[in-house]
Amino acid sequence: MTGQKIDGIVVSASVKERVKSAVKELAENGIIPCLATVLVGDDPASATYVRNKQKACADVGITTKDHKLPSEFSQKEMNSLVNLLNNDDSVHGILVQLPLPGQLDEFTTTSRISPLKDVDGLTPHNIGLLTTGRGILKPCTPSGIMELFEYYKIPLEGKNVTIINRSNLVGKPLYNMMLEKNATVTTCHSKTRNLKEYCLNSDIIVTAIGNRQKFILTEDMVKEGAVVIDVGTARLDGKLVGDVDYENVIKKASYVTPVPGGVGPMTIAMLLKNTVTAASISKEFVQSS
Ligand SMILES: Nc1nc(=O)c2c([nH]1)NC[C@@H]1CN(c3ccc(C(=O)N[C@@H](CCC(=O)O)C(=O)O)cc3)C=[N+]21
Repeated sequence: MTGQKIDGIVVSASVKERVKSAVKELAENGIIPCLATVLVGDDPASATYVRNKQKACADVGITTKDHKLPSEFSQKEMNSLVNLLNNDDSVHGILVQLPLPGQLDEFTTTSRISPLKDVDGLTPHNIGLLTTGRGILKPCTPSGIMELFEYYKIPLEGKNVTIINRSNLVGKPLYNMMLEKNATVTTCHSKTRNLKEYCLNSDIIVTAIGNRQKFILTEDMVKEGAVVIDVGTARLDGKLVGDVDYENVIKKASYVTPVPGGVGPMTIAMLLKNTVTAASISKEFVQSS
């Protein structure tokens, strides 16, 4: 029996529909949700991601303010820009595209963002809320993964989950979200011994490496009937590929996300959702409603 594709395009479309109606409701209260995007430098991949995010905003009626900065933008200048956006009542969400060039520290930068405008869920405040099960603005990629589990009605309670990633943007927040759903979660990384054993013991595997030279999740690492979520993105001969040997793994798994068309579109959909949430908890909204 072959497994089922988890379709991130279908699920992200349904999230976007919900966001669209929420935007309409906000408009009735005089609020047009606005996302400020901050892009430093001229990496073409980052520029494309930001453009895709802006386009998705336009699709659902969220406005964007585009901030493109030169690659030598200083930390001091960045701090002033974040302050400015924090104090601008017409801006509801702030997205600083990562990675940042070397002279800019990611934590210094993201931790300055007002927790109420932190649509990536990266500030200490929002990380703290998430780890105590009270998260409101949560990182987009893990939220998107949780949305896929909900849509396909895949239960998490009591399941063994292996997450191959320990980043602040993906692995750590996903660990907390899945723990909240009563899964037994293991985080694996480059120093983990016997990764294959963890994978074979798992009902659910989430992989986010993005380097095919270093790692490919092959079917011999997957238990019969397991659910496999592929967050990896890499270019192979100009083509976008994930971490998973999809064609072979799907023969053994119950569900697999493809790349492209899996987690990627969900990440963008959840950014839209977070921006609407941020607009709903903004000072102007609280005052006008
Ligand atoms: N502050 C910040 N927040 C982020 O959420 C963030 C970031 N920085 N830096 C980079 C990563 C990467 N990321 C993706 C978003 C969408 C797709 C996506 O839509 N992918 C499409 C394909 C796109 C293509 O063809 O290139 C898909 O998988 O179907 C991928 C990757 C968000 N990130």
